[in-house]
Amino acid sequence: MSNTIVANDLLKRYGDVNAVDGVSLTVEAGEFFGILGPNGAGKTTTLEIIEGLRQADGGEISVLGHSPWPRNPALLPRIGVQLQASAFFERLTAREQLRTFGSLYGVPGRKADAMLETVGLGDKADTQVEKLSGGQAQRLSIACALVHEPELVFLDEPTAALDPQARRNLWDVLRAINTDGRTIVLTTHYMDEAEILCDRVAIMDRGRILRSGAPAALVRDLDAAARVSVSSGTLSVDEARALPGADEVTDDQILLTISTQDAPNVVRALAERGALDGVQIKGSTLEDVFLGLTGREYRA
Ligand SMILES: Nc1ncnc2c1ncn2[C@@H]1O[C@H](COP(=O)(O)OP(=O)(O)OP(=O)(O)O)[C@@H](O)[C@H]1O
Repeated sequence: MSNTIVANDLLKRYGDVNAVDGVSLTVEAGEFFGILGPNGAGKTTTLEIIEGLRQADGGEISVLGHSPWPRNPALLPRIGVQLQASAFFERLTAREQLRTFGSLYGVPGRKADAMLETVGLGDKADTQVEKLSGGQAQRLSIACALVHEPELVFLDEPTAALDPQARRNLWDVLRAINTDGRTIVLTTHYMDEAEILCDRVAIMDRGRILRSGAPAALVRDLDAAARVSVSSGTLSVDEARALPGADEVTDDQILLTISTQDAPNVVRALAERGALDGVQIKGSTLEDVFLGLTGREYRA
């Protein structure tokens, strides 16, 4: 596989803030790559540097074999950019909006209309952009980033502020675009989104990439505890602590939760005591990886 993006030691400072503080990453052709981190981590600034919208204070960056800065017209037809705040032409319908965007790249109208179908907005073609819901507007802005069929797509928090159903619908659209052979780079502060969509993620915090890799590999490397919960009152905290394989035990009056490196053993012991009421087993997630890396709970 060839590298679509290679970034080396990127730096960006705003006054006292090291917004991007030595970021290095590579993205391969066809990958779905996520930059994941809490608000203010530096995700947008990193993305803007890669897109060629912002000049880095230091470091090297190559996108599709070119330098994106100073603004590189050769790159523009090959990349699609969806920004956090999308601006539409006023009072155009969804179809007119997308056709207008497409025409900037010489895309025929019928191709633009087909893209409207791809993002699930076929039935909103004649609706003015001001009258679209948040999720529909988000999908239209993604369609605008895709209409010229770029090989590399950047999406900055594409599902922020969407309800759970709209997020899932958009995930389906993004997966289809990636399966189509396009490279996608997405920023998100949703751990579950990164875990579900991305081939690889870079976990970012305070301007730095703490770890990158496939979500499952990051979780596996953490070697973190699983959590086995039963309904509170099923057994006492002391009884739970005495179970083979139990590490820490907490009881919040709703659930009694046992952390363990050996969930099967704990569940077996609970079963032998007939104490499986309301049992739930949770493995570790990227949230645990973040906690392990920073010592802080993840707060999006
Ligand atoms: N134009 C700017 N001028 C000054 N400071 C900025 C500017 N843009 C970003 N920052 C600061 O740089 C840091 C990183 O911001 P950035 O927007 O890249 O983070 P982010 O991870 O994308 O956050 P969010 O998820 O909230 O969008 C923050 O502390 C932010 O306040």
